[in-house]
Amino acid sequence: MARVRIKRALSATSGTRAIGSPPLLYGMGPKVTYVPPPPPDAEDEIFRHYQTGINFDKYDEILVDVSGTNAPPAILSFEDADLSETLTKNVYKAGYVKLTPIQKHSIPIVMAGRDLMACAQTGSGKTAAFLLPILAHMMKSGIAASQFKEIQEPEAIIVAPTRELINQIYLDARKFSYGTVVRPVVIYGGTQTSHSLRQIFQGCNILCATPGRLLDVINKEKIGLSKVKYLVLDEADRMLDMGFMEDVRKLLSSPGMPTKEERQTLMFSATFPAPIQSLAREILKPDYIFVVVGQVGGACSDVEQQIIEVDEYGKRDKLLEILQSIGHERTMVFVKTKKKADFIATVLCQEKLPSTSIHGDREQREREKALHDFRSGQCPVIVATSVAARGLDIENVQHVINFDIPGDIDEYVHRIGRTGRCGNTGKAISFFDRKGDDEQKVVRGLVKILTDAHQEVPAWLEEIAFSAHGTQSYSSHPSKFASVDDRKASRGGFQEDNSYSGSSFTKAPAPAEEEEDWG
Ligand SMILES: Nc1ncnc2c1ncn2[C@@H]1O[C@H](COP(=O)(O)OP(=O)(O)OP(=O)(O)O)[C@@H](O)[C@H]1O
Repeated sequence: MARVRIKRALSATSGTRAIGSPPLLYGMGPKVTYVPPPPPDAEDEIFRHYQTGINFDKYDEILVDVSGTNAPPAILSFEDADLSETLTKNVYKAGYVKLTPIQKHSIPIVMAGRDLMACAQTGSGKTAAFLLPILAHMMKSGIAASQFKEIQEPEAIIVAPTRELINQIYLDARKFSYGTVVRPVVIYGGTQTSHSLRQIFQGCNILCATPGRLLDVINKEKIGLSKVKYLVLDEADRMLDMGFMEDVRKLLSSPGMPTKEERQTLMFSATFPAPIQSLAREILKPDYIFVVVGQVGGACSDVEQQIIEVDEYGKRDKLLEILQSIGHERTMVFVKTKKKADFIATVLCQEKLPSTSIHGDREQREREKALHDFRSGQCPVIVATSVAARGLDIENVQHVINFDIPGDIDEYVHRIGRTGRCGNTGKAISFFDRKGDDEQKVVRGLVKILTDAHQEVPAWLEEIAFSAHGTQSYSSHPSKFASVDDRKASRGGFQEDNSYSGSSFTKAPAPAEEEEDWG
Protein backbone atom coordinates (compact mmCIF):
# COMPACT_ATOMS: atom_id res chain seq x y z
CA MET A 1 0.00 0.00 0.00
CA ALA A 2 1.42 3.35 -0.90
CA ARG A 3 1.74 5.60 2.04
CA VAL A 4 1.27 9.19 1.16
CA ARG A 5 2.79 11.49 3.65
CA ILE A 6 1.74 15.05 3.73
CA LYS A 7 3.92 17.82 5.04
CA ARG A 8 3.70 17.60 8.78
CA ALA A 9 4.33 20.17 11.38
CA LEU A 10 4.92 18.32 14.59
CA SER A 11 6.21 19.71 17.77
CA ALA A 12 9.56 18.03 18.33
CA THR A 13 9.27 18.25 22.07
CA SER A 14 5.69 17.26 22.60
CA GLY A 15 5.31 14.98 19.64
CA THR A 16 1.80 16.26 19.15
CA ARG A 17 0.45 17.28 15.79
CA ALA A 18 0.30 21.04 15.36
CA ILE A 19 -3.19 22.44 15.21
CA GLY A 20 -4.40 22.75 11.67
CA SER A 21 -1.92 20.36 10.14
CA PRO A 22 -3.47 17.73 7.89
CA PRO A 23 -3.87 14.12 9.00
CA LEU A 24 -1.67 11.37 7.63
CA LEU A 25 -3.33 9.59 4.78
CA TYR A 26 -2.91 5.87 4.56
CA GLY A 27 -3.91 3.83 1.57
CA MET A 28 -4.05 6.74 -0.84
CA GLY A 29 -2.37 6.79 -4.22
CA PRO A 30 -1.98 4.02 -6.77
CA LYS A 31 -1.76 0.44 -5.55
CA VAL A 32 1.86 -0.59 -5.14
CA THR A 33 2.66 -3.87 -6.82
CA TYR A 34 6.44 -3.86 -6.65
CA VAL A 35 7.95 -7.02 -5.23
CA PRO A 36 11.68 -6.61 -4.63
CA PRO A 37 13.97 -9.35 -5.91
CA PRO A 38 14.90 -12.01 -3.34
CA PRO A 39 18.19 -11.45 -1.53
CA PRO A 40 21.24 -13.35 -2.78
CA ASP A 41 21.36 -17.02 -1.85
CA ALA A 42 24.91 -18.02 -2.75
CA GLU A 43 27.26 -17.96 0.21
CA ASP A 44 29.94 -15.91 -1.52
CA GLU A 45 27.34 -13.28 -2.44
CA ILE A 46 26.02 -13.14 1.11
CA PHE A 47 29.50 -12.60 2.52
CA ARG A 48 30.75 -10.27 -0.20
CA HIS A 49 32.55 -7.34 1.34
CA TYR A 50 35.05 -4.69 0.55
CA GLN A 51 38.47 -4.31 2.12
CA THR A 52 39.19 -2.21 5.15
CA GLY A 53 41.37 0.78 4.29
CA ILE A 54 44.80 1.96 5.27
CA ASN A 55 43.40 4.02 8.14
CA PHE A 56 41.43 1.19 9.77
CA ASP A 57 44.03 0.76 12.54
CA LYS A 58 43.92 4.50 13.25
CA TYR A 59 40.40 4.01 14.65
CA ASP A 60 42.16 2.82 17.80
CA GLU A 61 43.63 6.28 18.33
CA ILE A 62 40.24 7.96 18.56
CA LEU A 63 39.23 8.95 22.07
CA VAL A 64 36.25 7.17 23.48
CA ASP A 65 34.02 8.49 26.23
CA VAL A 66 31.70 6.16 28.09
CA SER A 67 29.22 7.64 30.52
CA GLY A 68 26.59 6.07 32.72
CA THR A 69 26.97 3.94 35.82
CA ASN A 70 28.71 0.58 35.92
CA ALA A 71 29.43 0.33 32.24
CA PRO A 72 30.89 -3.08 31.38
CA PRO A 73 34.51 -2.79 30.23
CA ALA A 74 35.31 -2.80 26.54
CA ILE A 75 36.47 -6.00 24.89
CA LEU A 76 39.59 -6.08 22.77
CA SER A 77 38.96 -8.80 20.22
CA PHE A 78 36.25 -10.92 18.63
CA GLU A 79 37.51 -13.84 20.74
CA ASP A 80 36.56 -11.87 23.88
CA ALA A 81 33.11 -11.16 22.50
CA ASP A 82 31.62 -14.46 23.61
CA LEU A 83 29.81 -14.93 20.30
CA SER A 84 28.65 -18.42 19.39
CA GLU A 85 30.84 -20.56 17.16
CA THR A 86 28.67 -20.00 14.07
CA LEU A 87 28.47 -16.28 14.66
CA THR A 88 32.23 -16.05 15.05
CA LYS A 89 32.68 -17.99 11.82
CA ASN A 90 30.31 -15.63 10.03
CA VAL A 91 32.12 -12.59 11.36
CA TYR A 92 35.40 -13.85 9.92
CA LYS A 93 33.76 -14.84 6.64
CA ALA A 94 32.50 -11.26 6.42
CA GLY A 95 36.13 -10.12 6.52
CA TYR A 96 36.05 -8.78 10.08
CA VAL A 97 39.31 -9.50 11.90
CA LYS A 98 39.57 -6.64 14.31
CA LEU A 99 36.86 -4.80 16.24
CA THR A 100 36.25 -1.11 15.62
CA PRO A 101 36.06 1.07 18.77
CA ILE A 102 32.27 1.30 18.74
CA GLN A 103 32.10 -2.49 18.52
CA LYS A 104 34.59 -2.94 21.37
CA HIS A 105 32.36 -0.91 23.65
CA SER A 106 28.85 -1.67 22.43
CA ILE A 107 29.08 -5.46 22.28
CA PRO A 108 29.66 -5.98 26.04
CA ILE A 109 27.19 -3.23 26.96
CA VAL A 110 24.38 -4.77 24.91
CA MET A 111 25.27 -8.27 26.07
CA ALA A 112 25.03 -7.09 29.68
CA GLY A 113 21.43 -6.09 29.01
CA ARG A 114 21.98 -2.33 29.20
CA ASP A 115 20.26 0.37 27.17
CA LEU A 116 22.63 2.27 24.92
CA MET A 117 22.97 5.53 23.05
CA ALA A 118 26.00 5.23 20.78
CA CYS A 119 27.62 7.85 18.64
CA ALA A 120 30.53 7.10 16.31
CA GLN A 121 31.71 8.47 13.01
CA THR A 122 30.19 7.40 9.72
CA GLY A 123 31.43 4.14 8.28
CA SER A 124 32.95 2.87 11.54
CA GLY A 125 30.89 -0.28 11.99
CA LYS A 126 27.85 0.69 14.04
CA THR A 127 25.62 -1.89 12.33
CA ALA A 128 27.64 -4.86 13.58
CA ALA A 129 27.92 -3.10 16.95
CA PHE A 130 24.22 -3.74 17.54
CA LEU A 131 23.59 -6.81 15.38
CA LEU A 132 26.31 -9.02 16.82
CA PRO A 133 25.40 -8.75 20.52
CA ILE A 134 21.70 -9.13 19.75
CA LEU A 135 22.35 -12.27 17.73
CA ALA A 136 24.80 -13.62 20.30
CA HIS A 137 22.30 -13.09 23.08
CA MET A 138 19.47 -14.64 21.08
CA MET A 139 21.53 -17.71 20.38
CA LYS A 140 22.69 -18.02 23.97
CA SER A 141 19.14 -17.90 25.21
CA GLY A 142 18.39 -20.87 22.94
CA ILE A 143 16.05 -19.16 20.55
CA ALA A 144 13.61 -21.54 18.84
CA ALA A 145 13.31 -21.63 15.06
CA SER A 146 10.47 -19.38 14.06
CA GLN A 147 7.67 -21.33 12.29
CA PHE A 148 5.13 -20.38 9.62
CA LYS A 149 2.35 -18.53 11.45
CA GLU A 150 -0.09 -15.78 10.58
CA ILE A 151 1.00 -13.75 13.57
CA GLN A 152 4.69 -13.58 14.23
CA GLU A 153 6.28 -12.39 17.43
CA PRO A 154 9.78 -11.07 16.71
CA GLU A 155 12.33 -10.80 19.48
CA ALA A 156 14.01 -7.78 17.91
CA ILE A 157 12.75 -4.81 15.94
CA ILE A 158 15.18 -2.59 14.07
CA VAL A 159 13.96 0.62 12.49
CA ALA A 160 15.79 2.98 10.18
CA PRO A 161 14.60 6.04 8.28
CA THR A 162 15.04 4.93 4.67
CA ARG A 163 14.10 1.88 2.65
CA GLU A 164 17.53 1.32 1.17
CA LEU A 165 19.20 1.59 4.55
CA ILE A 166 16.87 -0.84 6.29
CA ASN A 167 17.40 -3.31 3.47
CA GLN A 168 21.15 -3.01 3.94
CA ILE A 169 20.81 -3.64 7.69
CA TYR A 170 18.67 -6.69 6.90
CA LEU A 171 21.34 -8.06 4.55
CA ASP A 172 23.91 -7.65 7.35
CA ALA A 173 21.58 -9.42 9.81
CA ARG A 174 21.12 -12.23 7.29
CA LYS A 175 24.87 -12.51 6.79
CA PHE A 176 25.70 -12.68 10.50
CA SER A 177 22.88 -15.14 11.24
CA TYR A 178 23.77 -17.41 8.32
CA GLY A 179 23.54 -21.06 9.31
CA THR A 180 21.61 -20.33 12.53
CA VAL A 181 17.90 -20.66 13.29
CA VAL A 182 17.48 -16.91 13.54
CA ARG A 183 15.35 -15.52 10.72
CA PRO A 184 15.61 -11.82 9.93
CA VAL A 185 12.91 -10.23 7.74
CA VAL A 186 12.78 -6.84 6.06
CA ILE A 187 9.70 -4.78 5.24
CA TYR A 188 9.58 -1.27 3.81
CA GLY A 189 7.36 1.13 1.92
CA GLY A 190 7.09 1.27 -1.87
CA THR A 191 6.70 -2.51 -2.06
CA GLN A 192 3.60 -4.69 -2.14
CA THR A 193 2.18 -5.02 1.37
CA SER A 194 1.14 -8.62 0.78
CA HIS A 195 4.77 -9.38 -0.07
CA SER A 196 5.86 -7.90 3.28
CA LEU A 197 3.23 -9.98 5.05
CA ARG A 198 4.30 -13.19 3.28
CA GLN A 199 7.87 -12.60 4.39
CA ILE A 200 6.73 -12.18 7.98
CA PHE A 201 4.43 -15.24 7.97
CA GLN A 202 7.34 -17.49 7.08
CA GLY A 203 8.96 -16.80 10.42
CA CYS A 204 10.45 -13.68 11.94
CA ASN A 205 12.92 -13.28 14.79
CA ILE A 206 14.41 -9.95 13.78
CA LEU A 207 12.12 -7.53 12.00
CA CYS A 208 13.93 -4.78 10.09
CA ALA A 209 11.45 -2.12 9.03
CA THR A 210 10.87 1.45 8.02
CA PRO A 211 8.45 3.08 10.45
CA GLY A 212 5.50 3.51 8.07
CA ARG A 213 5.39 -0.10 6.91
CA LEU A 214 5.98 -1.34 10.46
CA LEU A 215 2.94 0.55 11.73
CA ASP A 216 0.92 -0.80 8.79
CA VAL A 217 1.63 -4.42 9.72
CA ILE A 218 1.09 -3.75 13.42
CA ASN A 219 -2.29 -2.18 12.61
CA LYS A 220 -3.13 -5.25 10.54
CA GLU A 221 -2.33 -7.32 13.63
CA LYS A 222 0.20 -9.46 11.79
CA ILE A 223 2.90 -8.78 14.32
CA GLY A 224 2.69 -9.42 18.03
CA LEU A 225 5.00 -7.18 20.03
CA SER A 226 4.94 -8.84 23.43
CA LYS A 227 8.15 -10.83 22.84
CA VAL A 228 10.22 -7.83 21.74
CA LYS A 229 13.40 -7.80 23.79
CA TYR A 230 15.38 -5.43 21.62
CA LEU A 231 14.32 -2.22 19.96
CA VAL A 232 17.00 -0.61 17.81
CA LEU A 233 16.73 2.85 16.33
CA ASP A 234 19.45 3.26 13.73
CA GLU A 235 20.11 6.85 12.66
CA ALA A 236 18.38 7.49 15.97
CA ASP A 237 18.55 11.28 15.83
CA ARG A 238 16.68 11.14 12.53
CA MET A 239 14.16 8.70 13.94
CA LEU A 240 13.45 11.03 16.84
CA ASP A 241 13.22 14.31 14.95
CA MET A 242 10.06 15.88 13.66
CA GLY A 243 9.75 13.67 10.63
CA PHE A 244 9.50 10.36 12.46
CA MET A 245 8.95 10.98 16.16
CA GLU A 246 5.22 10.51 15.90
CA ASP A 247 5.69 7.13 14.25
CA VAL A 248 8.12 6.10 16.97
CA ARG A 249 5.66 7.17 19.64
CA LYS A 250 2.93 5.15 17.94
CA LEU A 251 5.21 2.14 17.85
CA LEU A 252 6.04 2.49 21.53
CA SER A 253 2.38 2.73 22.50
CA SER A 254 1.22 -0.11 20.24
CA PRO A 255 -0.64 -2.90 22.05
CA GLY A 256 1.72 -5.42 23.57
CA MET A 257 4.88 -3.37 23.15
CA PRO A 258 6.99 -4.00 26.26
CA THR A 259 7.69 -0.93 28.38
CA LYS A 260 11.18 0.51 28.41
CA GLU A 261 11.83 -1.34 31.67
CA GLU A 262 10.92 -4.64 30.00
CA ARG A 263 12.82 -4.23 26.73
CA GLN A 264 16.34 -3.19 25.77
CA THR A 265 16.51 -0.03 23.66
CA LEU A 266 19.54 0.77 21.54
CA MET A 267 20.18 3.95 19.57
CA PHE A 268 22.97 4.52 17.09
CA SER A 269 24.04 7.45 14.95
CA ALA A 270 27.01 9.55 13.92
CA THR A 271 25.19 12.68 15.07
CA PHE A 272 23.11 13.34 18.16
CA PRO A 273 21.97 16.94 18.68
CA ALA A 274 21.33 17.82 22.31
CA PRO A 275 17.54 18.37 22.00
CA ILE A 276 17.23 14.94 20.43
CA GLN A 277 19.25 13.43 23.27
CA SER A 278 16.63 14.79 25.66
CA LEU A 279 13.86 13.15 23.65
CA ALA A 280 15.84 9.94 23.47
CA ARG A 281 16.03 9.80 27.23
CA GLU A 282 12.25 9.46 27.41
CA ILE A 283 12.45 6.06 25.80
CA LEU A 284 15.62 4.75 27.41
CA LYS A 285 16.00 3.37 30.92
CA PRO A 286 17.44 6.06 33.23
CA ASP A 287 20.71 4.17 33.62
CA TYR A 288 21.42 3.92 29.90
CA ILE A 289 25.02 4.11 28.79
CA PHE A 290 26.24 6.71 26.35
CA VAL A 291 29.27 5.81 24.25
CA VAL A 292 30.91 8.44 22.11
CA VAL A 293 33.76 7.59 19.79
CA GLY A 294 35.44 10.88 18.89
CA GLN A 295 33.02 13.74 18.83
CA VAL A 296 29.28 13.76 18.69
CA GLY A 297 28.49 14.87 15.18
CA GLY A 298 32.13 14.92 14.10
CA ALA A 299 32.97 14.26 10.47
CA CYS A 300 34.83 11.13 9.50
CA SER A 301 38.51 11.93 9.69
CA ASP A 302 39.25 9.89 6.56
CA VAL A 303 37.32 12.26 4.33
CA GLU A 304 39.28 15.11 2.79
CA GLN A 305 36.90 18.05 2.73
CA GLN A 306 37.03 20.96 0.34
CA ILE A 307 34.67 23.93 0.12
CA ILE A 308 34.52 25.79 -3.20
CA GLU A 309 32.80 29.12 -3.60
CA VAL A 310 30.45 28.95 -6.59
CA ASP A 311 27.25 30.84 -7.20
CA GLU A 312 24.09 29.04 -8.24
CA TYR A 313 24.64 29.71 -11.94
CA GLY A 314 28.20 28.50 -11.95
CA LYS A 315 27.51 25.17 -10.24
CA ARG A 316 26.66 23.19 -13.35
CA ASP A 317 29.87 24.01 -15.18
CA LYS A 318 31.91 23.45 -12.04
CA LEU A 319 30.33 20.03 -11.55
CA LEU A 320 31.08 19.02 -15.14
CA GLU A 321 34.64 20.24 -14.79
CA ILE A 322 35.16 18.20 -11.62
CA LEU A 323 33.49 15.05 -12.95
CA GLN A 324 35.49 15.23 -16.15
CA SER A 325 38.70 15.39 -14.16
CA ILE A 326 37.60 12.56 -11.85
CA GLY A 327 37.09 10.18 -14.74
CA HIS A 328 35.07 7.11 -13.81
CA GLU A 329 35.60 7.15 -10.04
CA ARG A 330 32.41 6.46 -8.13
CA THR A 331 30.78 9.74 -7.09
CA MET A 332 27.64 10.75 -5.21
CA VAL A 333 26.28 14.19 -6.04
CA PHE A 334 23.81 15.62 -3.51
CA VAL A 335 21.21 18.19 -4.49
CA LYS A 336 18.35 19.84 -2.65
CA THR A 337 15.30 18.81 -4.65
CA LYS A 338 13.96 15.77 -6.45
CA LYS A 339 13.47 17.66 -9.71
CA LYS A 340 17.02 18.91 -9.62
CA ALA A 341 18.32 15.39 -9.05
CA ASP A 342 16.68 14.22 -12.28
CA PHE A 343 17.70 17.34 -14.14
CA ILE A 344 21.36 17.12 -13.17
CA ALA A 345 21.48 13.38 -13.92
CA THR A 346 20.04 14.08 -17.38
CA VAL A 347 22.57 16.85 -18.02
CA LEU A 348 25.41 14.54 -17.00
CA CYS A 349 24.16 11.75 -19.28
CA GLN A 350 24.02 14.23 -22.17
CA GLU A 351 27.63 15.06 -21.42
CA LYS A 352 28.46 11.33 -21.72
CA LEU A 353 28.86 10.83 -17.99
CA PRO A 354 26.70 7.77 -17.22
CA SER A 355 24.58 8.86 -14.27
CA THR A 356 21.45 7.89 -12.43
CA SER A 357 19.35 9.48 -9.71
CA ILE A 358 17.70 8.49 -6.46
CA HIS A 359 15.00 10.43 -4.63
CA GLY A 360 11.58 10.05 -3.07
CA ASP A 361 9.57 10.67 -6.24
CA ARG A 362 11.04 7.66 -8.00
CA GLU A 363 9.23 4.35 -7.81
CA GLN A 364 10.87 1.90 -5.43
CA ARG A 365 11.80 -0.31 -8.38
CA GLU A 366 13.63 2.63 -9.97
CA ARG A 367 15.33 3.55 -6.69
CA GLU A 368 16.68 0.03 -6.32
CA LYS A 369 17.73 -0.12 -9.97
CA ALA A 370 19.55 3.22 -9.56
CA LEU A 371 21.45 1.95 -6.54
CA HIS A 372 22.23 -1.31 -8.29
CA ASP A 373 23.58 0.55 -11.35
CA PHE A 374 25.69 2.72 -9.08
CA ARG A 375 27.00 -0.17 -6.98
CA SER A 376 27.83 -2.22 -10.06
CA GLY A 377 29.71 0.66 -11.65
CA GLN A 378 27.37 0.82 -14.63
CA CYS A 379 26.60 4.39 -13.60
CA PRO A 380 29.63 5.77 -11.75
CA VAL A 381 27.66 8.87 -10.77
CA ILE A 382 24.47 8.98 -8.73
CA VAL A 383 22.65 12.24 -8.14
CA ALA A 384 20.72 12.05 -4.89
CA THR A 385 18.59 14.00 -2.48
CA SER A 386 18.85 13.60 1.29
CA VAL A 387 17.15 10.23 1.01
CA ALA A 388 20.60 8.74 0.30
CA ALA A 389 22.51 10.80 2.87
CA ARG A 390 22.46 8.37 5.77
CA GLY A 391 23.79 4.91 6.34
CA LEU A 392 24.31 3.68 2.79
CA ASP A 393 27.46 1.63 2.60
CA ILE A 394 28.62 1.42 -1.00
CA GLU A 395 32.00 0.10 -1.94
CA ASN A 396 34.52 2.44 -3.39
CA VAL A 397 32.62 5.72 -3.34
CA GLN A 398 35.60 7.98 -3.79
CA HIS A 399 33.87 11.34 -4.03
CA VAL A 400 30.89 13.10 -2.56
CA ILE A 401 29.92 16.39 -4.14
CA ASN A 402 27.48 18.69 -2.39
CA PHE A 403 26.09 20.50 -5.42
CA ASP A 404 23.73 22.14 -2.92
CA ILE A 405 25.01 22.43 0.58
CA PRO A 406 22.44 21.04 3.06
CA GLY A 407 20.78 23.44 5.49
CA ASP A 408 21.67 21.22 8.41
CA ILE A 409 25.22 20.53 9.51
CA ASP A 410 24.46 17.00 10.70
CA GLU A 411 23.14 16.20 7.26
CA TYR A 412 26.46 17.42 5.87
CA VAL A 413 28.31 15.01 8.15
CA HIS A 414 26.17 12.07 7.00
CA ARG A 415 26.41 12.97 3.31
CA ILE A 416 30.18 13.22 3.25
CA GLY A 417 30.30 9.99 5.24
CA ARG A 418 29.21 8.03 2.15
CA THR A 419 32.91 8.08 1.29
CA GLY A 420 35.92 7.35 3.50
CA ARG A 421 34.36 4.26 5.06
CA CYS A 422 35.95 1.55 7.13
CA GLY A 423 39.41 3.08 7.10
CA ASN A 424 39.38 3.92 3.38
CA THR A 425 40.00 7.48 2.29
CA GLY A 426 37.61 9.68 0.33
CA LYS A 427 37.07 13.22 -0.88
CA ALA A 428 34.15 15.57 -0.39
CA ILE A 429 33.71 18.79 -2.33
CA SER A 430 30.95 21.21 -1.36
CA PHE A 431 29.75 24.13 -3.46
CA PHE A 432 29.17 27.21 -1.36
CA ASP A 433 27.03 30.03 -2.69
CA ARG A 434 27.46 32.88 -0.23
CA LYS A 435 24.01 34.21 -1.12
CA GLY A 436 22.33 30.91 -0.28
CA ASP A 437 20.04 30.60 2.75
CA ASP A 438 21.22 27.10 3.58
CA GLU A 439 24.82 28.27 3.44
CA GLN A 440 24.03 30.93 6.06
CA LYS A 441 22.44 28.30 8.28
CA VAL A 442 25.40 25.96 8.28
CA VAL A 443 28.41 28.17 7.81
CA ARG A 444 29.43 28.25 11.47
CA GLY A 445 28.90 24.57 11.96
CA LEU A 446 30.83 23.95 8.78
CA VAL A 447 33.86 25.89 9.99
CA LYS A 448 33.74 23.94 13.24
CA ILE A 449 33.46 20.60 11.48
CA LEU A 450 36.37 21.42 9.16
CA THR A 451 38.52 22.70 12.00
CA ASP A 452 37.90 19.70 14.20
CA ALA A 453 38.70 17.37 11.33
CA HIS A 454 41.95 19.30 10.73
CA GLN A 455 40.85 20.36 7.28
CA GLU A 456 41.78 23.60 5.60
CA VAL A 457 39.27 26.36 6.32
CA PRO A 458 39.29 28.97 3.54
CA ALA A 459 39.73 32.52 4.89
CA TRP A 460 36.64 33.71 3.00
CA LEU A 461 34.57 31.01 4.71
CA GLU A 462 35.77 32.05 8.15
CA GLU A 463 34.90 35.64 7.35
CA ILE A 464 31.38 34.66 6.33
CA ALA A 465 31.04 32.56 9.48
CA PHE A 466 32.04 35.48 11.71
CA SER A 467 29.51 37.78 10.15
CA ALA A 468 26.75 35.21 9.78
CA HIS A 469 23.58 36.01 11.63
CA GLY A 470 22.41 33.67 14.32
CA THR A 471 23.10 33.31 17.96
CA GLN A 472 25.14 30.17 18.19
CA SER A 473 28.45 30.66 19.90
CA TYR A 474 31.37 30.06 17.68
CA SER A 475 34.88 28.93 18.18
CA SER A 476 37.37 28.03 15.53
CA HIS A 477 39.59 26.24 18.00
CA PRO A 478 39.53 22.53 17.60
CA SER A 479 38.28 20.90 20.74
CA LYS A 480 40.45 18.03 21.87
CA PHE A 481 37.48 16.06 22.90
CA ALA A 482 33.98 17.13 22.38
CA SER A 483 31.16 15.93 24.39
CA VAL A 484 29.09 13.96 24.57
CA ASP A 485 26.53 12.91 26.89
CA ASP A 486 24.00 15.66 27.38
CA ARG A 487 23.55 14.41 30.97
CA LYS A 488 27.09 15.64 31.65
CA ALA A 489 26.53 18.97 29.97
CA SER A 490 23.48 19.66 32.06
CA ARG A 491 25.54 18.99 35.18
CA GLY A 492 28.12 21.51 34.07
CA GLY A 493 30.68 19.15 32.58
CA PHE A 494 32.08 19.46 29.07
CA GLN A 495 30.20 22.69 28.59
CA GLU A 496 32.96 24.07 26.42
CA ASP A 497 32.66 21.27 23.96
CA ASN A 498 28.96 21.64 23.54
CA SER A 499 29.42 25.22 22.49
CA TYR A 500 29.30 24.36 18.84
CA SER A 501 27.03 23.13 16.45
CA GLY A 502 24.87 24.37 13.78
CA SER A 503 22.57 21.69 14.93
CA SER A 504 22.69 21.29 18.65
CA PHE A 505 20.49 23.26 20.98
CA THR A 506 18.74 25.49 18.55
CA LYS A 507 17.70 23.23 15.80
CA ALA A 508 14.75 21.06 15.21
CA PRO A 509 15.33 19.33 11.87
CA ALA A 510 12.81 19.90 9.14
CA PRO A 511 10.21 17.22 8.53
CA ALA A 512 11.46 14.75 5.99
CA GLU A 513 8.10 14.44 4.31
CA GLU A 514 8.22 17.95 3.03
CA GLU A 515 10.75 16.73 0.56
CA GLU A 516 10.62 13.00 0.40
CA ASP A 517 8.65 9.84 0.84
CA TRP A 518 11.21 7.98 2.90
CA GLY A 519 9.77 4.99 4.57
N1 LIG B 1 35.31 -4.86 12.43
C1 LIG B 1 35.19 -4.71 11.13
N2 LIG B 1 36.13 -5.21 10.28
C2 LIG B 1 36.00 -5.05 8.94
N3 LIG B 1 34.98 -4.41 8.34
C3 LIG B 1 34.03 -3.88 9.14
C4 LIG B 1 34.09 -4.01 10.55
N4 LIG B 1 33.00 -3.41 11.07
C5 LIG B 1 32.30 -2.93 10.03
N5 LIG B 1 32.91 -3.20 8.87
C6 LIG B 1 32.45 -2.82 7.51
O1 LIG B 1 32.58 -1.40 7.46
C7 LIG B 1 31.58 -0.83 6.63
C8 LIG B 1 30.86 0.29 7.37
O2 LIG B 1 30.11 -0.26 8.44
P1 LIG B 1 28.67 0.31 8.82
O3 LIG B 1 27.84 0.47 7.60
O4 LIG B 1 28.14 -0.52 9.92
O5 LIG B 1 29.06 1.77 9.35
P2 LIG B 1 28.20 2.81 10.19
O6 LIG B 1 29.04 3.21 11.33
O7 LIG B 1 26.86 2.24 10.50
O8 LIG B 1 28.09 4.01 9.15
P3 LIG B 1 26.94 5.15 8.98
O9 LIG B 1 27.12 6.12 10.11
O10 LIG B 1 27.24 5.76 7.66
O11 LIG B 1 25.62 4.45 9.05
C9 LIG B 1 30.66 -1.98 6.23
O12 LIG B 1 31.03 -2.42 4.94
C10 LIG B 1 30.98 -3.05 7.26
O13 LIG B 1 30.76 -4.36 6.77
